Order: sequence, then C-alpha cells, then structure tokens
Amino acid sequence: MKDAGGECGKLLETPQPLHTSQIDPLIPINRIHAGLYSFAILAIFYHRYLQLHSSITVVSFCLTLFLFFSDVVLAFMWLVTQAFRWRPIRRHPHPERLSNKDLPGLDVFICTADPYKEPPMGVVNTALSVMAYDYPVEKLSVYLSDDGGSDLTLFAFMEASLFAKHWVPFCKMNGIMTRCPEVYFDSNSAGNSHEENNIKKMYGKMREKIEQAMKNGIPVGERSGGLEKWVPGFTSKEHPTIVQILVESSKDMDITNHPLPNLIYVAREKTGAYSHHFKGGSLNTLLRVSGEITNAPFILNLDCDMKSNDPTTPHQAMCFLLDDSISRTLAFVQFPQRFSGINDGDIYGSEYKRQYLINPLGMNGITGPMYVGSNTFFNRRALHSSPDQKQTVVSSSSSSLFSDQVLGRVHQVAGASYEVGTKWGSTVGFRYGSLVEDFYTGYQLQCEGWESIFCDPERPAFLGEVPITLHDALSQTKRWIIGLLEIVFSEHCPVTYGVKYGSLLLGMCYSHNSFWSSWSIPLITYGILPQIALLHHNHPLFPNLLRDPWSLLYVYLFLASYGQDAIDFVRLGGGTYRKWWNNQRMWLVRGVTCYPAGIVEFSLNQFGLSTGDGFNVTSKVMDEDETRRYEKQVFDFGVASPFMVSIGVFAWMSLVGLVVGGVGSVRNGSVGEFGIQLLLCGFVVVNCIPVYAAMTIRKDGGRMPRTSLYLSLLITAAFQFLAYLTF
Ligand SMILES: O=c1ccn([C@@H]2O[C@H](COP(=O)(O)OP(=O)(O)O[C@H]3O[C@H](CO)[C@@H](O)[C@H](O)[C@H]3O)[C@@H](O)[C@H]2O)c(=O)[nH]1
Ligand SMILES: [Mn+2]
Repeated sequence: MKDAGGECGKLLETPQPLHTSQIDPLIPINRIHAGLYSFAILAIFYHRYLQLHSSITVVSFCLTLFLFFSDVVLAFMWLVTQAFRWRPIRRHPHPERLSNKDLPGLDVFICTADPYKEPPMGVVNTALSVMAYDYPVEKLSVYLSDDGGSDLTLFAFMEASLFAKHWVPFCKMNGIMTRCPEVYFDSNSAGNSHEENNIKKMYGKMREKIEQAMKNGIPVGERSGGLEKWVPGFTSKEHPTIVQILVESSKDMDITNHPLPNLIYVAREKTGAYSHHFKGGSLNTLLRVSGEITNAPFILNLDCDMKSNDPTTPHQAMCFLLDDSISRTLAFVQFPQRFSGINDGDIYGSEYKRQYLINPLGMNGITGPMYVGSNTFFNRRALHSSPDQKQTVVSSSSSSLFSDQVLGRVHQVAGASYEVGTKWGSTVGFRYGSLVEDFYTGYQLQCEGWESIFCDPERPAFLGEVPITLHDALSQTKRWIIGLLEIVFSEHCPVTYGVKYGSLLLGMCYSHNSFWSSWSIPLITYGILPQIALLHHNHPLFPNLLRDPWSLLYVYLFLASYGQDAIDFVRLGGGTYRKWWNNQRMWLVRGVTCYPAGIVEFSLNQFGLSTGDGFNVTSKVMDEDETRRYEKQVFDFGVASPFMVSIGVFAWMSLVGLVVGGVGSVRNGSVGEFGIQLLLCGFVVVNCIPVYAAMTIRKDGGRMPRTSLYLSLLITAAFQFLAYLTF
C-alpha cells in the first residue's frame, strides 16, 4: 500500500518523488489485538486484587503483592511498546532520480578511542570504505577523532592515505560494491586479475607494516609527518591537540590523477583538569574542527567498528535531506546498525533487531527514529539551533582550506577548555550527561521539534562488528542501562519531559528504552518466587490450570505476547524463528544480569561510590578460541564474573523447582493447582539447557568457571533455606 497522502503529498505533484513510503498493512490487526490485550491486563489486575483480598497469611499476601507489582511493570512496558506498533512505515529512497551536480558537501566523522581495543587496522578500513564512496570527491571529507591520542593510529592512517591512492580508483573503475578492503579481500567475490592481485599485495603489505608497528613500535626512521609530536610525557590522557592533514583534496591526487577526499586526523587536547565527555565530546570537537575547515551542511557519523557496505548510501540519504518538503525540520537520516559475522542463530541476540530494525519502523510513523550513534546523516543546522531558528551556514570552502589562520582556529576549538562556559553539550552539539549520548542527543533534538527518517535499504548500508563473548555483550548492555537511567533521573525524564515537549507517542517510545532495565523486576520476581513457592508446597500463586477458567487469561497473555513478538521479529525484523528463540532467551539472561547490575552501578554512582570507568569501550579484538566457539554457536560462559553466578542461580532455582515441586505435586495430586508454576519453571529450564551443559559436562574454555558454579549453588541453597524459614 503506497502512502499517497501525508508527508509525501507535496512530492507527488512532481512526477518523480525522491522517496516513497509504505505503511504496514497489519496496523488494523495490531490495534484490535492491543484492545483485546488491554482488557486481559485489566482483568488480571482485578484477579490479583481479589487474591490480595482473600489471602489469609502474611506470606501469601506478600507473594501476591510482589507479583502484582511485577505485573504492573510488565503492563507499563507493554503499554509504551504500543507506540512502536501504532504506525510502522518503511521508506524507500530513489537515488537514481538525484542529479550529481546538486549534491552538497558531506563531512564524515569517525571516532576511535583505544588502539588496543580498537585495532587501527579496523579503523583504517572504516575510513577507506567511506573515502571510496561514489560521491563527488571534492565534496567529501573524512575526519577521524582519535580519543586514544595514539601515534599508532596516526601511523596507520598515514599508511592508509598512501593506499587510498590505489584503492579508491580501483573500486570506482571496477564498480566494486564492497569498498571496505578487508571485507573485499576476504570475500570470494575477489577475482584474480593482475590488477587485483597487485592491490591485494599492496594491502597485505600495509597491514603487515601496521601490525608490526603495533607489536614492535613505529620504526625509528619513520617518526615524521606529525609522529614526532609524541614526545616523552605524552599520554592518552594528557596531551596537546594534534591535527594532521593526511590527504588534501585540492593537492593530493590518486594514481589516475583524480582528486581524493580530504582526510584529517584529530586528537583533541586532553588534560586531567577538564571532563572530555567521551564520545559526545569527541563528536563536538569534530563538529567545530570541520566547521572551521570544510563546514559541509551534512555530516555522516560512524563508529570505527562500522564499515560502509554500499557506495551509494550518501545518495540515498540525500533523497531525504534534500527534499524541500521535509528538510526544514529534518535533523537526521538514520541507517540501521546491521552486523556481519553474526552466527546463524545469533545466540547472544546481538543484532538487537527490536532496537535497530523494528522499533525504528514504528517511529518512522511518528516523528522518526532515535539516533543510534552511528550510520547517521545529520543536518549540521540541527546540532546548532532549533528548527525555527534561522542559521546562516557560511561556506568556508575557499582555496586556503588549510591556511595557518584556519589551523590556528582549529587548534583553539579542539582545546580541552574550549567548551567551558558555553552551551556545547547542553543545547548545542551532541548532548552530555548520559553514557548513551546518542539516545540523549536524538531525544533532545526531537523534543525541540526536529524530525528524523529511518531508511533500511535491502543491501545493508553499513555492516559492523558485535562482541562475540557473553561477558562482553552483557557489559556493553550494562553501560547502556546506566546511560539510560541517567536520563530517567534527569530533568529530561521521557515520561514527563518527553510527553510534554515531544508528544504522547514520542514520550512512550523514549520511555520504553529509558526504562529498559525495569524488565529486570518482573524477570527476577518470576524467576524466584514461583520456584520457591513450588518447593514449599503451600503456595499456589496462580489459578488452577485444570479447573479455574481465570488461568486461561494467564495462558492467553503469555502466548499472545510471545506470539506477537515472534511474528514481529520475523516479519519486520527479517529474522528466523531460531534467532527469535535465542533472542528471547537473551532477554531473560539480561534481565537477571546486566539490567540489575546497571541499576546497582547507577545507584552507587549516585551515592558517589563510583565503581565503573565511565565509557568502557567494547573490545573489537577477537581471540581465536572465542571466535571458533562463537562460529559454532557454543555459548561462552568462560569469564568468572557476577553475571555468570547470577545466571547459574536462576538456572538452579527453576530446575530444583521443576523437579522437587513436580514430584511433590504429582504425589499430592496438586498438578493443576501448581500447573502454571510448573510450566513457568519448565520454560526457564528449557531456556537454560546451555547453562546446565556449561556447568556440568563441558570441558572447553567456554564452560562456566568452577568458582562461579559453586557460588551459584551456594546462593541457591541459601535462598531455599531462607524460604524454608519464612514459609
Ligand atoms: O571516550 C570515548 C569512548 C568511545 N568512543 C567511540 O565511541 C564509539 C562507540 O564505542 P563502542 O565501545 O563501540 O560502544 P558500543 O556500545 O558498541 O556503541 C553503541 O553505544 C554507544 C553509546 O553507548 C553509541 O555511541 C554507539 O554508536 C553504539 O553503537 C567507538 O567508535 C569509540 O571509539 C570515543 O570516541 N571516545
Ligand atoms: Mn560498537
């Protein structure tokens, strides 16, 4: 169904709209289902209320109260999720209708922070993949922010700027689609022409050289071209600003004598005296630095673990950004974070389909998707003013792009104290105050009246990497949780501020994400109480499965929500049912690990008992053993950490509940009475099969460390003992 009216109305008057859209045909069904479901929720509340009234002991009253509270949280999360289901829209750009001469300037920002967690070779690949875009080179500039302040990264980029002279024309002349060299040479699509062999060798040499430098240091003879600035006393946390122009478009030609895009290395000044605000700070520095040099009206923001996978992506983005009927209020076009190297079943749910693919479609029908930190084409104006303010963007592209005067100003704006007393980070640029600077920035822009567009073309525009061990994946999510809670407890809480300054639906979407960690309340409750109550045999918590029709309501709610989740996952997220199964398991796992851990760490931070290290960068280095296990879809529990203990406890609780409670119920003829509790335990046990294997039969490095196993047994026993005393 084509969306003929609405936002595209104006465009349709012209014969060839730059983009079209498609409304989800299932919207009416979703809305009817939402109506039914909400009645069922109200009925459950009523039933719990009756239960509370009729409970005869304090213990059963408390148990019911806990479950009641959990159900309220579940209902809240369900309610806010409806905003994503309200009006999902897919948008299709038509770049072939765009003429090349209309294309505006585009500044690309790439961030890196630590050469040991983010190997320079990977960062170089990100940069090369965008330098080779099918975009007019004189309008394209690539800026790298190196928060690691590392000569190794600069060294790698100096090498890359030489290789680019071969790589860019090679891609363009051969019409290659995969313009990230590493990915291209790894794939089978690489044929075996003479030219190709040559360039492959060249790439191999560059990699060899960079990796050698990583191991043994930069060769003494090559400490020039900026590298001499790393003098003794220079550390990643204390150093002056370093700006290095690696490729200057107007001067540096490729081997076919065509210009290359500008390539500029920036390590902003760091001193212990001023907060650098992590990635947000680094992006703001690039915003100012590029503002002094090329000042392109549009900006593409990329993490160093993302690679371009389609040279026509900027054209696709421009279909929206240049459309007069929406451009006045359009802050950014978001392409999804998609990933390569995910194993078949995506065992750690790393694709985050809901966050990256499904929910943004829903928000496309409101005021547009959230900003997810990478793969985003910004309108520079949006980062400086509200949509109604007029801002004159001065074009500074003159012949003296890199004059001494310009470079002087660049050093000034990259200084550590430059932002003191300014609005940077509060109403200008990327916003500070949360570890999820992306979410926070997009949210504030939308509350100011800016809109956004989600575009998910069939050929992924970018492909990234994901953590391949369970521990890394959970640690990453924990950081997000802390960042999200910082927003919940700020003046910008989406429930109030978002609803007031955005809209009801927008507030609901942002509430859903910022209250993400609240899933842990029902998940922990439902993972402990029914299990304990089963064991100590006098506490049925749900209506009789065999006799009481109220039990059907619980069964309906469970099946309907899981069913709808699975259908959305496959239909809108393009997943498989197997991936969905693993994904829902990870939801349970996160609910008892990184969500509560995030809540605890956030609370400690509030009391000034900080334990965390702020933005703990996800490691992009892959251990061989771990990679092998990941590829074989074998779960990796091999890190002794509180996460593993917690997973162990929940696995044991349900197993004990199922076995002991099951046997007891059969003996007492109370299978119906405890039916729902038994099903619940059974469901957790089925989910935990890999956990039991990791705790018992496995011998490889990914099995659960013995300390974690014994601790989890001890804690389970303690729980049961406490319960025994209470009941
Ligand atoms: O002090 C810092 C810390 C990080 N980064 C960069 O930020 C990016 C994201 O870091 P990463 O460790 O890969 O975090 P992820 O959790 O994988 O990133 C997700 O979550 C972040 C917010 O927590 C978003 O910024 C990202 O875009 C989003 O992909 C990387 O390019 C880093 O180099 C900096 O520039 N400076
Ligand atoms: Mn990342």
